Amino acid sequence: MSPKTVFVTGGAGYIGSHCIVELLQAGYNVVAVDNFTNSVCEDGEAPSLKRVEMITGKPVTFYQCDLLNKAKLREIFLKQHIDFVIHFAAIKAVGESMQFPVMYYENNIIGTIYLLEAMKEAGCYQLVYSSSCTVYGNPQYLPITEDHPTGNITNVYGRTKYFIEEMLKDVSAADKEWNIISLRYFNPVGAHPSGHIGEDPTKAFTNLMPYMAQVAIGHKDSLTIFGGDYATKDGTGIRDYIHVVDLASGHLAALQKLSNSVVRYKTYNLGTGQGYSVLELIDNFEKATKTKIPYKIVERRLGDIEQIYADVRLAKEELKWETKYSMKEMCEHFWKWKTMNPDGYRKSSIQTNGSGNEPASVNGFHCQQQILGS
Ligand SMILES: O=c1ccn([C@@H]2O[C@H](COP(=O)(O)OP(=O)(O)O[C@H]3O[C@H](CO)[C@H](O)[C@H](O)[C@H]3O)[C@@H](O)[C@H]2O)c(=O)[nH]1
Repeated sequence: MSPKTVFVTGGAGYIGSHCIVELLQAGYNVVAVDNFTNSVCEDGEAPSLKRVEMITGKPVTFYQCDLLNKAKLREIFLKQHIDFVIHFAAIKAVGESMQFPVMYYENNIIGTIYLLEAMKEAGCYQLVYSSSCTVYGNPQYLPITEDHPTGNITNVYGRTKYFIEEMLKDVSAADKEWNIISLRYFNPVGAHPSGHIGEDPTKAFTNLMPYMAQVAIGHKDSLTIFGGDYATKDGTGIRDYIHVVDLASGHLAALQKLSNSVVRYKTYNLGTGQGYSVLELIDNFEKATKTKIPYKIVERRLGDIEQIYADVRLAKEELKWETKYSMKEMCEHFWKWKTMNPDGYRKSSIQTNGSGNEPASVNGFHCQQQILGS
């Protein structure tokens, strides 16, 4: 059987690039698009994807394309034979979404609509959507199951995820050709164990682990903990942190499920099922990386929930998927990426780690950046 082709939106980003490694290693062909809104672009190419090619020894077909560019998207679908789509592309900063709601609704929702149209036109109906536990709002019970009520959300970014889930449900109800899985991510952290790819947003670092690593490496003086008075074991917020490679493997499990069965529309939590407080994360990070993270506790951050962690039984049972990386590995791998690449993907930042497994040939690899119409 010839290998299946997966179209990955937001492929140059943090989760997208890790997912592409897993896809290539599992034998899929990958066609990726990204508009570089929140990922590094060098000379029109994606350094993250060059590293993906280096890790896997396999090529990625890449287009710089915004999902709002309906004509280009359509052209790609007509040119490539796509079997599955994994849709990561979205803007995701909670604070920014409150300031620029129209930009968030346009980018996330209209972009998804154009994607669905291009898919339908090309006769591709198999979709894995990158959703978030944010759709649950403030949990009514824990651990949270997929049938927990959704929609009671306090920020615009979260509402875009929720509205898209609702839209996908409607689309699949209206036309039985569609086979769609929404994966609700908890808090992705860590990096590829090789240290060659990791998180390198072009927008400000606001998530906990990247910020902590900035402090550990000396780019920031101290960490600010938002709230020490929550009704949790130590007063700080609790989240379900999941290794990004485990998250990526969840997408392969979802593709498998789509290939083997008529799903129509289904949602799954992707987390570990275990909650860690901010102080526990700091403690684990310090131990795993032998660093010190000075911190100060301030007021709660507007819009933050107290605690959330997943019930992951459904994904285990139906997707046959389990996490395999520990909290220690999440911290170690993130730190390896950070110390090997203190300035992320920028060329000047490439460091060696003395392991003999350095990304020395990174700049020798070229994603097949596709120019349409040529
Ligand atoms: O500098 C920081 C950053 C975070 N935190 C705390 O660390 C925890 C995790 O915060 P993150 O910003 O890393 O992640 P969130 O849980 O706020 O947000 C994540 O989960 C959300 C769903 O709950 C959305 O999906 C969002 O996009 C995703 O980043 C929270 O208790 C937060 O208050 C700090 O104390 N200091």
